Amino acid sequence: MERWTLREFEAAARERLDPAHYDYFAGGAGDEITVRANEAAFARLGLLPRVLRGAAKLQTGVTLLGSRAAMPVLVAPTAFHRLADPEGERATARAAAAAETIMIVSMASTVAVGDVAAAAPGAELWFQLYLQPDESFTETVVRRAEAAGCRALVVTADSPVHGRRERDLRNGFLDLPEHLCCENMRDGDRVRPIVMSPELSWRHLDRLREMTSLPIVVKGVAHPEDARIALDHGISAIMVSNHGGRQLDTVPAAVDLLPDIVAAVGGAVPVLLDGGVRRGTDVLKALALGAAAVAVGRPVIWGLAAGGERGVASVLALLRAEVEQALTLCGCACLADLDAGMVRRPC
Ligand SMILES: Cc1cc2nc3c(=O)[nH]c(=O)nc-3n(C[C@H](O)[C@H](O)[C@H](O)COP(=O)(O)O)c2cc1C
Ligand SMILES: O=C(O)C(=O)c1ccccc1
Repeated sequence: MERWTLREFEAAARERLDPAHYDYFAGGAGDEITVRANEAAFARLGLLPRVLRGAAKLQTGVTLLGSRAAMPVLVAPTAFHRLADPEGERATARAAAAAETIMIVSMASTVAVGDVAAAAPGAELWFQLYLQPDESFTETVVRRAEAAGCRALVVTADSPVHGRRERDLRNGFLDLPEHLCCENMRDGDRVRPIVMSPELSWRHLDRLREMTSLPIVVKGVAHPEDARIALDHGISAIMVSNHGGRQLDTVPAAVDLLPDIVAAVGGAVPVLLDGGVRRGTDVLKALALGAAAVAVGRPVIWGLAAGGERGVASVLALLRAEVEQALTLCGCACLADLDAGMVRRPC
């Protein structure tokens, strides 16, 4: 069956997934106010197209920290892909490679990052990291990501503890089934838990900076002051994110956080965004407001659950086609033609 929108992929995924797993992927923290706000905020923004600008051949590629992507839509790091498809992150990475975009592999992947890379030759991979209080184990994982050929490290900073996911509590979904584990966390005979620690600080990030020459992206920045502090610590990009509404509930929508962070960063490093991107027009709004690119989390999971590698490829192709059409309708030939004057709030 042909699917025309991301919403249809979600419906197909919901039919196929174990209901507790669907809830894990779809849900968020508390009352899920932020989950809903992320999508609703995009819907509230209007786009003002420009006309008769003689836009020539369309160009949608971006280069981020030396990695090339054919479109400004990346695969956000999400955990546990093997709950959605037996090939798991291997399938996602192959689809990302076919779409010529960057996949950010989660530290909580159910296929080891080295095996993800081996399964998808030509894929541009970045690696998402939760800094561990045991810094020597953080280093072990960083070396695994480097050995796999990952080109950047994305440090998730919005998780000093796990968010309170009430759907998971209700469903009793607390851990992966027996046959799956977080493969990157293997340590000899055991698999370590991913530790979330409120004691982590910028000092830990400084030590990561000394540990590796890979560019570091800080993910989960909401406050403009934190964006400024991040610049002082030599980071290479900032990712505006509220973790898809899965950590602190009632954080404003990601796209509503964006303008103040773009202003605080002042062009010093690229600003990325995730949360609620479901349409090509959402991508354009974020870019017009100053994002260098966006990432999608749940839509990739829905593609994977609905149709494995082909499902993810379809989701990414759909987004790309929507970006191209919306860009043309806006009178733009390239992403740089977008500017904040083309976004009106609220519509
Ligand atoms: C099921 C699921 C698992 C996630 N796992 C991770 C993770 O392991 N690491 C991380 O930094 N973010 C994780 N995230 C957050 C995503 O990277 C991203 O911020 C969020 O999904 C973006 O919102 P969207 O789903 O509306 O696109 C996860 C999100 C979901 C939905
Ligand atoms: O579910 C999540 O959002 C997430 O970030 C996570 C973190 C650690 C382990 C599993 C999932």
